[in-house]
Amino acid sequence: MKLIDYPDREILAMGLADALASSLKNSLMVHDHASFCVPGGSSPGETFRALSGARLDWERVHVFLNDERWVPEGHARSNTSLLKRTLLTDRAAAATLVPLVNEAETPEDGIPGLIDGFEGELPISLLLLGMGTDGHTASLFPGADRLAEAMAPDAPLLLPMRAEGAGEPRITLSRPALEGAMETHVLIMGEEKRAVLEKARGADPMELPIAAFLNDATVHWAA
Ligand SMILES: O=C1O[C@H](COP(=O)(O)O)[C@@H](O)[C@H](O)[C@H]1O
Repeated sequence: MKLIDYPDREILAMGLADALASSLKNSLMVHDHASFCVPGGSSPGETFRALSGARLDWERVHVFLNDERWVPEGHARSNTSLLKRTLLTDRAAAATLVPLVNEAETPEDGIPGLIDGFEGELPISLLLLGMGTDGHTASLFPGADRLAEAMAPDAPLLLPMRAEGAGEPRITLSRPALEGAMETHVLIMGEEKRAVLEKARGADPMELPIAAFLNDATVHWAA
């Protein structure tokens, strides 16, 4: 794991956006398109805004979320809405969004209608993960109902997930789908998450799921 400490959150957002833009450009030099898998939640907004103005061939970038809360688009907790507001604007409006939610009642009912959209998207070219203070990443929550299934080497690409700390039902990419990414970055902010990160190094991913992704990752942190 490589850890980059930034003096503040604004500089982190700019530095991480630069790193992501360079990685996408490199990927587009050798591939027809780049699959860019991103987190939702409260942390990535500023980075997304900084990245949305990057000069790169966004028409060849396919963007999808690590996970989604099963709420309608426009809901205050919708990761898709966050993405549309903050990343898929400016130059990045030309990117293609691969949906991770639809109008089905539950994630179980919705997955069959979403899975085809992911054809040709693996391996992920560039993965950005977030992390909660409980060590969850994507919607791989400690204690979640289908965590063992999602962490297994033969896990399907997409799974429904329910957990006490998750609020609403979720849909998430599985560990093998995320772990196969060509390049992985993790965005965390605040002292509490820094302490969780230290605890997660070498920890059991069933206890702290972020641990599964740290070995080859670059972690970007600011207080
Ligand atoms: O619920 C979620 O949480 C994590 C972490 O979010 P944050 O608000 O603590 O930054 C996020 O990575 C994930 O995509 C999201 O659905």
